[in-house]
Parts: sequence; structure tokens; C-alpha cells
Amino acid sequence: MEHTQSVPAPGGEESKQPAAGARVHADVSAAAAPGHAALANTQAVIAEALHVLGYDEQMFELLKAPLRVLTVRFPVRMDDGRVRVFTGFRAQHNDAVGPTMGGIRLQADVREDDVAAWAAWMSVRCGIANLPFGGAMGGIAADPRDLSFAELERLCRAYVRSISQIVGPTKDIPSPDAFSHAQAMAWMFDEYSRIREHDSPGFITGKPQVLGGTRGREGVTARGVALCLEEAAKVRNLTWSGVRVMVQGFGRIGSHVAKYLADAGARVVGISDAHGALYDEDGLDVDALLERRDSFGAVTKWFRNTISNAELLSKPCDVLVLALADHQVTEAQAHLLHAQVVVEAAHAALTPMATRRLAAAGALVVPDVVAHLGSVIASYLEWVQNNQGFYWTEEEVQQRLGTLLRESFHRVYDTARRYKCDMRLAAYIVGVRRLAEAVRWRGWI
Ligand SMILES: NC(=O)c1ccc[n+]([C@@H]2O[C@H](COP(=O)([O-])OP(=O)(O)OC[C@H]3O[C@@H](n4cnc5c(N)ncnc54)[C@H](O)[C@@H]3O)[C@@H](O)[C@H]2O)c1
Repeated sequence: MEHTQSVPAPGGEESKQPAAGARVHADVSAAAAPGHAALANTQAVIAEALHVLGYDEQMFELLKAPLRVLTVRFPVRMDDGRVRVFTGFRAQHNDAVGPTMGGIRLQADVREDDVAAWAAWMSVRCGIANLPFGGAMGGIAADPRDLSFAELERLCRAYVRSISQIVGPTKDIPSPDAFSHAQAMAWMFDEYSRIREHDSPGFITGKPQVLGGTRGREGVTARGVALCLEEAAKVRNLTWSGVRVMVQGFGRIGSHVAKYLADAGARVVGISDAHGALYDEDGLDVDALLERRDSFGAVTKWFRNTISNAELLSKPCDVLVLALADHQVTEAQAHLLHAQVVVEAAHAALTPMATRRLAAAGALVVPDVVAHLGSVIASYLEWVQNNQGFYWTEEEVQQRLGTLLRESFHRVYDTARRYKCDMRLAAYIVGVRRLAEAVRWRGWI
């Protein structure tokens, strides 16, 4: 399944080597404006990966930012008759491999820089999983909690009308992300189909099943994290029985991963949420915690014997799952960690220096671009079914998802061993290599 075919070298010779030239410099963190950490960090690791692969500055120039970013402003009528003007974005990182694909995030403070970085992450994820896509990402600067159901529908439809020229089943396929659920995807699918005057289920993924959504989508991100953990445990010769696990963040991802690991026989010794943390070296009762958890992932507020998130990090454990929103583990905190396996189940849960520190200390750090492949692969499987017009059973979807995910994990793990680097750099080496090869074959560089 590896896509490392020969790339045509300048002069027509077949060669696996990139063209000779000034090699890309690995440290470009100064290239981005201060404060734009996600894009700067992404560019730095893309540069490092290209450097390892021997590509020159031209390739970095192409891959450091999206090929296209469309910014749109569109009016939406509110329930009280007023009109509010919203801003939205759609960033398409690179379409050398194939059409682009990626989420639409509804978030009040979303910025162009953010979607640019997230689109690049999507390119890398698609490359890791060998999917026939490049990466894209969309954003609408709106807090869905401020909108009524009817306002949210008008917002989703207006956004699709604004970006309809650059998206489509063979151009750029949107998918769900934070706060964009199956209903939002259904409205967007309906609006796009009206504009095109034919049903276009392959335009968007994450739809309800009756409109062409795939079976097996529910909880797929958490299942993907759990599958990564299974593979990580295998390569580290860990058997779940008795393994001490801590899960930071007890939301949709963290709580489901904790349940999965507890059911597999692991001892969940610590969990945390935005209010604090619980630790018990004999193991916590995950089922009881799940029953008391609210829809925002808060459960520790019901307990008196809580500790802080920072204190929890200093407690002994074998496996650490980072699934909390709005928090990054720093290098200083990484110093305190003793876990053998650390999984970034939330976006950029570790600072780059924290990843390096943990890897240098011998931990296996599974980066977000690998841990989050579950939903990306599910979107691919949905798009395939929409295109073929034939729908797989739940078992068939799960089997394909598991195979693609396990292969992805080992592609990255093997690359990390081959280049003697951490899994984050290895993931980018795998993802970026595919993009760069497609660029070379097309003759763009
Ligand atoms: N759910 C998905 O499909 C999905 C997919 C990709 C990425 N993500 C990302 O993964 C992360 C977790 O996702 P989720 O769906 O489980 O989120 P969620 O909102 O359901 O839960 C987040 C958890 O983090 C806790 N938390 C929030 N701020 C915190 C802080 N400062 N310190 C400690 N804990 C804090 C919350 O109390 C909650 O327990 C988020 O960053 C999300 O953007 C989610």
C-alpha cells in the first residue's frame, strides 16, 4: 500500500530522489507572525519533514500555505428580523493528490490563519492514510449557542451559497468538525443540491444515513483513538490488564476512550475536566463517572477530593490520553510525565517542545494527525459509498476503517524507526512525501 513510486526527476530520468537544489531549512518558526502558533508550528514541521526527505525551498514555498483561501461575508436574517453579516472561510491546502477534503468549524473566533493551518493538517492526515485527497478546512465565525435552530439553518445555507463555486464532489468535499453536526451537514447538502439542480450526496460527509451518510460514523473519533492505543500497546508490549491509564478531558472523546480502556481491562487511575481532576491508584469506576458526567464533559464538580489538572500530570501512569479542549501540555509539564505512551486525542494537546521532551525520554507519542484519523477515514468511506451508490453494512465499514487506521499507524511508526525521529515528525514525513511526489509527477515543481 505504500505510495513511494519513482518520481520523474528533471531531465526525464526516473528517480526516487527529489531534485537537487538548496535544501529546505528546517527552522521556519520565525516566518509566521507572532501569535499565530498553529500555522507557525505546522510550517516548522512541514519544513523539517521536507528537509529530511531532501526537498528544496521551492517545495516548502508551495506547501507552507494553502493554494487557495476564500474569505466570504454573507448576510443572515435573524429571527427578530434584523440582518447579521457573518464571515466565513474555506482554505484548500493542496489538490495535487486529488480533490481536497476537510471540516467546517463553527467557532466565534475562527481566523484565516487557523483554517490555513488546519487545512495543512488535513493534507498530512490524508497522506498518512493513503487517501486520494488533499486537505481543506472551512470555518464560520459564529457561536452556534447564540443562534436559534432556524438561524443556524439559514447560516449553514448562506455559507454554502457563498463557497459553492469552489467546492463539490470532485473539487473539495466538506465534512463535520466542532459544532457542525449531521443536521448542519444535511442542510448544506440540500442547499448545494438545489444550486446544482441535482442530488449531490458526495458533496459533503457526515450526513444522516437516510441522506447517504455512512454506517459506523457515531463515536468514530474516539474509536480511532482507541484503535491507535491498541496498536501503540502492541508495539510497546503492553497488555491492558493492570496498565495504569490517565485520561485528561472527559468529553465525547476522553470519556469514550476511558470506557473502552476500562472494558479492555486497564486500570483508569485518573481523569480530569475543566473543573479539576480525580486520581485513585486502585482505579476509578468509569461507568459511575459516565453516569454523572454532563453534556459538557464535566464530572469532577460532584466530588470533594479533587486535585488540579497540573497535579494529575505528576501522578504515575503508563498511558496518558490528552483529550481536553483549550489546553496544551507544556515542556515544563512534560518533564513531570512518566507515561510510556501518550496520545494527543485533542488537536495540538502538546506543544512541539513537549513532544520532543517526551520522545527524548523514551515515550511513544501518538500525534493528533494520527490519533484523529478515525473521522477522516469515515468521511472517505462515506464519499466512496456515495459515488458508487452502494452502501456497506456496519461490519464492512468497521472492518475497512480498522484496516486503514492500523495501516496508517504502522506506516508512521515504521517511518519513525527508519528515520530515528518522533512520531509527529514521522507523520509529517509520510503525509508530506505523498503531496510532494504528486506535485513532482504533475510537473508543478
Ligand atoms: N469530538 C470530535 O469528533 C473531535 C474531532 C477532532 C478533534 N476534537 C478535539 O478534541 C478535543 C476533545 O474533543 P471532545 O469532543 O471530547 O470535546 P468535549 O467538549 O466533549 O470535551 C472536552 C473536555 O475537556 C475538558 N476541558 C476543557 N477545557 C479544559 C481545560 N482548560 N483543562 C482541562 N480540561 C478541560 C472539558 O471539561 C471536557 O471534559 C477538543 O479539543 C476537540 O476540538 C474533537
